[in-house]
Parts: sequence; C-alpha cells; structure tokens
Amino acid sequence: MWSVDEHLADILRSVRPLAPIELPLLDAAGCVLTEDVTVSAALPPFDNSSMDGYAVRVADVEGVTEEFPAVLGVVGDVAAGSGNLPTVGPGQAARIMTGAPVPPGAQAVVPVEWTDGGTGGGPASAMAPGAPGPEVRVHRPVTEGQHIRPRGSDAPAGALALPAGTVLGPPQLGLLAALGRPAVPVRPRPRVVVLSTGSELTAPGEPLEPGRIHDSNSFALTAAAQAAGAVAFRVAAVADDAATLRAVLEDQLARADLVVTSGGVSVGAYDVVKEALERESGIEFRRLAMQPGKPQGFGLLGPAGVPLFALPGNPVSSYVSFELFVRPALRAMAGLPAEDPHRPRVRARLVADAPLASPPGRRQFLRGAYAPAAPGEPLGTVAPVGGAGSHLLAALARADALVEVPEDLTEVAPGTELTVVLLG
Ligand SMILES: Nc1nc2c(c(=O)[nH]1)N[C@H]1C(S)=C(S)[C@@H](COP(=O)(O)OP(=O)(O)OC[C@H]3O[C@@H](n4cnc5c(N)ncnc54)[C@H](O)[C@@H]3O)O[C@H]1N2
Ligand code: MOO
Repeated sequence: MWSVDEHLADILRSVRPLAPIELPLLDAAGCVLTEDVTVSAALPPFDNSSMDGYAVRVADVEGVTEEFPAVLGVVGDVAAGSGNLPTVGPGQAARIMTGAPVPPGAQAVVPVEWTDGGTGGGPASAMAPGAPGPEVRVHRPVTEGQHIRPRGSDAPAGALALPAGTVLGPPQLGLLAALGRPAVPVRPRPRVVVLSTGSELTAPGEPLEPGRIHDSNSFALTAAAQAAGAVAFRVAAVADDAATLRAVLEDQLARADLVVTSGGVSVGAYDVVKEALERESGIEFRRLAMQPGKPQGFGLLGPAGVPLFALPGNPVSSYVSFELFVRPALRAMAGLPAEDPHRPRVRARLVADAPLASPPGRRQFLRGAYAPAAPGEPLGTVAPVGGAGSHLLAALARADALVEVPEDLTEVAPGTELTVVLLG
C-alpha cells in the first residue's frame, strides 16, 4: 500500500511544467509569467493633469482669493489625447482635462472649482461645455507640480514591472496593457481530458433504463479541472470495453496535457481502465492507504508521456482523489507551487454527537462543514456532513471541507483537533 504522501510525491516527481508560449493578454489570465517584464517606456509617458481645470504658472496665481482673483488669458484647450499643445506664458492659462498632457510653460493645474470656469461669475462647479472663454478668474493659489502626475511616477522606464513567476491576475494584465504589451510568455493552462467509464452510465437528460445511473463524475471532475485553472474537455462516458477505451484514449491524447478517467480501477470483472492500461508501460495501479480513494492508477501515457490519473468510480472517491492528487499536478504543470493557497489547510476541533470510526492504517477524508474560530477561540470547528460512504454525493454537495483523520486513529472523539482542507 502506498501512503497518500508517497503517491502525491511520486506524481509531483513525474509531472513537468508545460513549455512557455506567447499568449494574448486575456488568454494569459491566471497563467504564470515566465520572463521578467521591464518598463519599456515610462508610465505615465508624459506629465499630465489629475484634474479638469486650468494649467497655469505658479507666480501668476500667488496669494489670489475669491475676492482678489487672478485674471488670466486662456490660450488654448487641452483635451486628453491632445498632441498639439499651446505654450502658457506669463499671465496666461490653458484649459485642461484630466489625463491631458501639461502644456509647456505651465507649472500646476488649478481645478475648475477654484476658478470661475471662464464665465466671469462665481466659483464654477464644472466646466461649461464647448470652447473655453477668453479669460479665467483663479480664486486659489497652487504650488508647483500641484495636480500634475509626472512622467514615470507610476513606473519609471527600465524598472522591473513584473518578475517571472508572477500569476497574471486582472491588475497585472492591466499593467501589461498599459505598458503596451499585447502578448506575454506564460505557461499555458493545462488541457485536461475527463472521461468516465462504465456501461451503467447514462448522460443527464436521458431517461434511465433499469440498473443504470446518470454519469455525474465527468461533470464534477471537468468542473474541478476548470476550477483548478485548466482548459477541460469532457468526453462522453465510455462503456466497459477495453478496446473502445484504448481507441478513445488514443484519440483524446492529441488534445490532452493530462487525462483523468473515473471508474474501472478496482478488482471487478468489468474494471476496464485497469484492463486496458495495466500492461501499458508507465501506468501503475496501486492501493493507497486512504479512504475514500483506495484504488488508483497513475502514470505517463503515450509517446509524449501525458500524465494519466485513473481515479476510482465512486463519486466521492473520484472527487477527493482529484482534490488531493490531480489539482496539485495541474498547478505544478501550470508553474504554480503545488501547495495550493486556494485550498488552505487549517486545524479545527471536531464537533459531533458521538465518536467517529476510521479504518485502521488508512487516512480518512470525511466531508465536513467548517466554522471559523469564534472571537477569543484559538481554533474553528468542523462538523461531519453525511457518513463515510463514498457514494454520498448529496452530502459532498453540502460540505465545504475535507476532514483528515490520520492513519493511526480508529476512533475520533468529539473535540479532537484535526486538519481540515477548505474546499472554498
Ligand atoms: N472486492 C472489492 N470490491 C471493491 C473494492 C475492493 O477493494 N474489493 N474497492 C472498492 C472501492 S474502495 C472503490 S473506490 C471502488 C472503485 O471501483 P472502480 O473504480 O472500479 O469503479 P466502478 O466499479 O466503475 O464504480 C464504482 C461505483 O461508482 C459508480 N460510478 C462509476 N462511474 C460513475 C460516474 N461517472 N458517475 C456516477 N457514478 C459512477 C458506479 O456505478 C459504482 O457504484 O470499488 C470498490 N469495490
Ligand atoms: O476507496 Mo473507495 O474510494 O473507499 O470508496
């Protein structure tokens, strides 16, 4: 029997980060940058106004008040995007909008609210539409540089904008766009093919014949792969026939960086995944010291060595196995640390009416509902949801945590401190 930790270590030894490719920004969302990105041209690229107002020379507005305003000649109107700039000489001002380049000669911007807005009346609350008037009265002084965002104040040219290894979230993608980068080198999202096996499986929406059930695993596992950041393809369930399964796998390998199958790995007469792959070099079928998820297959398939996870068919077993083994592998392939910040492990106290039983020598993963620590309490609590049966999908759907019972515990008393994986 392999321990959970040995199996995961073997997987992480076998999988490799995917080779980097250049991707357009929005396709690179959530991906890991593989090269440093430096600031090629300063951000912002020119001194610009942070206010709608008037660009002035500081000496012209020194000591002014509403009662004794400066009256300045308006020499132009500078909108954001203007390239043709007027020069502001002594006694002059240029009307200017937020984001517009500061015209030569101007040293500061007076917000329109500190002026008459060129109307000859009292303080303006906004700019009048249309062309500016010939004069503006300025009611308050400004200091040099006031309301000006200097060139390079966000990111100076030559600075490191984003180091290799950065995960590209919305702010990072925004920065790359601001720097003028249309595409960046990243590790791509792994492409995952998810395939259920079992002659009893019927697609949701189809009526059930006697003895048959709906295929739920391929939906849960495909969604889990997407949630792990992969591009996931769900394949229609394959009946229990080794030749068909081999043919489907061969077809699917062309678009897969990783393959997940469910079912057919136990010791039954129709355990087709095992039958189809057991002699395939590289795929090894093991028994793990865990519950659920005891029978597992893992290895590298085909000439390209595509990691294949043959997960057990019970719905809870396959989902728990995905969380514990496939998700870390996908993260490693995407260049992320296998240790998953989105699946934190916390310690919590068990809340239960009676002691819980756990199989000897196997690490058990019960489904639970976690409650964070109350004020003044060092630990949160976790209550079991449903029993230990690996067919209990409805209970899994109500749970938000996996409760880890160590191998050496066969009875877990209420109040016991345990590790909990938060599923989020
Ligand atoms: N004699 C033994 N029998 C079993 C053992 C054992 O050690 N000795 N192990 C049990 C354990 S533990 C597990 S887990 C299962 C694993 O079985 P398989 O991976 O071969 O899975 P199947 O037999 O194909 O299916 C098991 C169960 O799950 C249902 N299933 C399968 N696929 C789906 C799907 N896509 N959607 C919904 N439900 C699915 C299937 O109908 C079965 O009920 O073996 C035990 N047996
Ligand atoms: O290991 Mo099975 O996954 O217990 O149900």
